[in-house]
Amino acid sequence: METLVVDHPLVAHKLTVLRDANTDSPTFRRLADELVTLLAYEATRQVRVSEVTVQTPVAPARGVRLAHPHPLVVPILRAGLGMLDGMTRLLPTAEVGFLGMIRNESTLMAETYATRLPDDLSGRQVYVVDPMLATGGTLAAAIEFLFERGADDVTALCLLAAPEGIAHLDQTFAGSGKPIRLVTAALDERLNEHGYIVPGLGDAGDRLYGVA
Ligand SMILES: O=P(O)(O)OC[C@H]1O[C@H](OP(=O)(O)OP(=O)(O)O)[C@H](O)[C@@H]1O
Ligand SMILES: O=c1cc[nH]c(=O)[nH]1
Ligand SMILES: [Mg+2]
Repeated sequence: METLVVDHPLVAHKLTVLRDANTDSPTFRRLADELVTLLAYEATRQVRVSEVTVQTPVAPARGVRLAHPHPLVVPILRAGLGMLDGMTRLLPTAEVGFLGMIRNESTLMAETYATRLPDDLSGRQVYVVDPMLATGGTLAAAIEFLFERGADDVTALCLLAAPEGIAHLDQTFAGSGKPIRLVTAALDERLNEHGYIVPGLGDAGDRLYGVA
């Protein structure tokens, strides 16, 4: 898997405030939104475009527009919803599909409780958004779902990633022959005994939306 850790002082600054346990939910939501916009700028470098010519007030100008079919953005509920607006601000014509997944905190296995995706994803570029890549179980299950529907090009945007999660995705999709990219604001040290990212930022869903 191609992994890009976005190295930029503004990303590092916003992430530091996001990590701080004293940061309240409204500030956390705003920072997650701002961060995803910065990550999306990098994550969409390979978005497909087609050439067009427009008429300026002066002369014809050659340029590009997003190619059809337009990209699909898939937030993984619940925490991924905190990254959706930032993505669609950059990709306003993207379609949006939804995956509802929750990690069982005893087994650390991902369970799927909702799916709302187009039936046929062949030829689509898909951007999956979820703030946390911990064991990788959730993202691996999400990508398998997208591949089953025909997706052949998947980019995941995560605010934080753990080495264990990246290794899990590498193992799971080693022979798939399909491109998978990960764009993240930081690669943290490790997981703790509860499967939480260290130093991490705690439970992203709870910090965005409260304890459910
Ligand atoms: O890599 P993993 O070990 O699978 O863990 C990561 C998952 O855990 C969090 O979601 P959570 O299950 O807490 O659901 P929530 O978004 O509803 O809070 C996070 O947003 C990821 O989806
Ligand atoms: O550190 C972690 C791990 C999984 N899910 C979270 O929200 N945080
Ligand atoms: Mg959670």
